[in-house]
Amino acid sequence: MAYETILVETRGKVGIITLNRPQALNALNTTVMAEVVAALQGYEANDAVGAIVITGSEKAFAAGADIKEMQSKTYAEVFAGDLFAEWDGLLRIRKPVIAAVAGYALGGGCELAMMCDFIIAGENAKFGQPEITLGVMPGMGGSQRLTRFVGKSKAMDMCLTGRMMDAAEAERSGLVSRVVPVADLLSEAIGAAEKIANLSMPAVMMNKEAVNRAYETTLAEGLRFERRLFHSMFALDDQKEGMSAFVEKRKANFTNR
Ligand SMILES: CC(C)(O)CC(=O)SCCNC(=O)CCNC(=O)[C@H](O)C(C)(C)COP(=O)(O)OP(=O)(O)OC[C@H]1O[C@@H](n2cnc3c(N)ncnc32)[C@H](O)[C@@H]1OP(=O)(O)O
Repeated sequence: MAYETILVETRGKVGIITLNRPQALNALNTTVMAEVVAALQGYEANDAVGAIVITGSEKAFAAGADIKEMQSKTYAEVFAGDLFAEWDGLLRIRKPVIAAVAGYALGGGCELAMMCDFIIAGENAKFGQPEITLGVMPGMGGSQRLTRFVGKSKAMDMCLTGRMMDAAEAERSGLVSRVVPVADLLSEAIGAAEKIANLSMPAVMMNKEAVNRAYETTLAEGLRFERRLFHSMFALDDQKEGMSAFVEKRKANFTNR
């Protein structure tokens, strides 16, 4: 499939989606949204791919939703068209998705990164929800996800002042899982994705589902869900293989069954 605003390549078992609108700092317009979701769905359906990386350029992961595209829209249009609902397609991807963020991840860019399963940041990354400076507020999940990641105080600070958080603060605050030199960002993210892609895919998906459930339910329900998923893993060949490989001091050969 030919894409206009993203580059898509597969390295081994890793799918890589690169946002590619350099002239607009990868601002997320309708085409980007449709293409990223379509590329993710393609990887989801491709048994040869076990994990996906979404990245941008050294200057910008994405500087937000496309302000020029949104500027003249009416309330009736954004409401009837359910503006940004298409991004929910990302949340239905069951394979792990890693955001590799260098440069600006602002507004929708920060929100897109937070929709991924985890974020690896380059040392120059800058995260922010500056929508308040445009007279609006986050609309792709920022007020909810950022608050869960960094807590109320920092989320309020960022949403109300529009200030940016650098990579070191983002790591301290729990927004990103690791910070690496910009030159190593993509290889670090691909390395993490490769590691995951070589594990048992059903076990990977169940781990992802269980961690995500922690954001949607009570502790008691989440613990019950985890226990039941854990029990169900004993129906997998991969559980037998993983544990046998440990006992026999050899590398596991998972078959995703
Ligand atoms: C999804 C929601 C609902 O949550 C809403 C949003 O995401 S709203 C958008 C939030 N993001 C922002 O407000 C950031 C806007 N951009 C900037 O503040 C600056 O561009 C910058 C600080 C990221 C970088 O500044 P600088 O290096 O000086 O580059 P610029 O000359 O400003 O930008 C280069 C080029 O890109 C265009 N651009 C940048 N961001 C966007 C955007 N979000 N939408 C559309 N276009 C964007 C900018 O206009 C420049 O293009 P030209 O005008 O020169 O053609």
